[in-house]
Amino acid sequence: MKIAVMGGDGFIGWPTSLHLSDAGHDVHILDNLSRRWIDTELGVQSLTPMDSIQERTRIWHAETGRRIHFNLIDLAKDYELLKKWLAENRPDAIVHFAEQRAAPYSMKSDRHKNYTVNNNVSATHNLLNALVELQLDAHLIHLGTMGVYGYSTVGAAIPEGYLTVGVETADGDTAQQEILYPSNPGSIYHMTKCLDQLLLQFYAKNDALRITDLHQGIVWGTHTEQTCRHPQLINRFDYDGDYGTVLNRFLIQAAIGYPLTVHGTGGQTRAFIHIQDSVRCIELALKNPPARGSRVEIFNQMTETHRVRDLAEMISRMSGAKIAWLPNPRKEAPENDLIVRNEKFRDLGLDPITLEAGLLSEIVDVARKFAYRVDRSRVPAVSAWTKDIAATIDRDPEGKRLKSVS
Ligand SMILES: O=c1ccn([C@@H]2O[C@H](COP(=O)(O)OP(=O)(O)O[C@H]3O[C@H](CS(=O)(=O)O)[C@@H](O)[C@H](O)[C@H]3O)[C@@H](O)[C@H]2O)c(=O)[nH]1
Repeated sequence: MKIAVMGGDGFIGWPTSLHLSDAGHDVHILDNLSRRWIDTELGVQSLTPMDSIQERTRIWHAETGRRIHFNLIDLAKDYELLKKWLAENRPDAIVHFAEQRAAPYSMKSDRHKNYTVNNNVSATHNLLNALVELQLDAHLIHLGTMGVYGYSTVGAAIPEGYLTVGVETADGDTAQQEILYPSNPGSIYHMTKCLDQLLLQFYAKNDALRITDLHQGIVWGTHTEQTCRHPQLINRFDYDGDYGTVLNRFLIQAAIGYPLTVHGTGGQTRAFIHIQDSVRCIELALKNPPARGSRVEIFNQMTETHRVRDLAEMISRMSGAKIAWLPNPRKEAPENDLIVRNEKFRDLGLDPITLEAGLLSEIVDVARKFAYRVDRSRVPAVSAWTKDIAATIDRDPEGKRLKSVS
């Protein structure tokens, strides 16, 4: 297949591009390189030394003889350029990662909220709009998030996207109706993914676009089979307070002797998946497109659930790291349970990498190896969900006063 990977320079986009190229597909990356600009804005860098996209694709070609093509295109801002590229290349499938994906970054200030909404919603809509205009029947795979469901306390398992509800009819009977699971986002970023869901639903219904939406959990790990093939193919690894996700942050904190930054009581239960499984799921979704005219196909792309404090305690036991119980910069339920249905990928053959089996090698291979590149001052999460919460975040986990909080 000819596959366009929108956002193919990012944390999941890059290993996905390599995985698909390795599987024999003709891969084309479209990316505006915004993650690299945001690193510059925040004054941080990936834990792993990361080359330019052009250099990465050159090395991939040298190693494998396969080409990955790179196109500098901003999906949100360059609609005409995007349309022209799609018209000329007519891909069979499109994987859409081209969105601002960090919840703390999306909550930093009014400017960051605007940026995240404008970027994410426009990117998704521009893509859908162009597919219809060009009568392009490409299978669109969108990277969504488990966070669209929210963390309700009713204790029922979260289905894969849709919920069948009983509604009372005018004559007093009960009729069954299938609805998108009610959205309940916990950040501006997660809210944009809820808005995306509606865009996808409309275009599948109105224009019979073939769309798969992957509701992905928190990704951990960094290597995949292909990123290990050469030092310059290495994936990025974010540890900072905005882009670092919880488990990867704990791993690097343990490696540098920094207290593990648990927010609140650490009672938040979340869904997780290893990066290697994430790229495998994308390939499985590509092989199983929905039929034209059917509803958006939704998968829960996660393999295990864990409570944040359990993760911290496990890593503390393994590494001797201390745990810092911090005021939570986010507005979220302090404790929640989480049961998630994920049979669809399991039925398609996914055999997941478990935390228990994969964790130790991650600490040794990545966190310790590159610990010298960490700037400790970028570790604290200082982006607060409300102005009231911001006032409570005045010290870093080592007890030093923070300069400013926004
Ligand atoms: O140092 C930290 C960092 C986070 N947390 C807590 O860990 C949980 C998860 O935070 P996270 O930053 O790992 O994940 P999140 O903000 O939800 O976002 C990440 O995970 C999402 C999947 S999910 O969480 O919605 O399932 C993806 O969509 C996003 O792109 C990705 O950045 C939260 O309760 C947070 O308060 C800590 O206790 N300490």
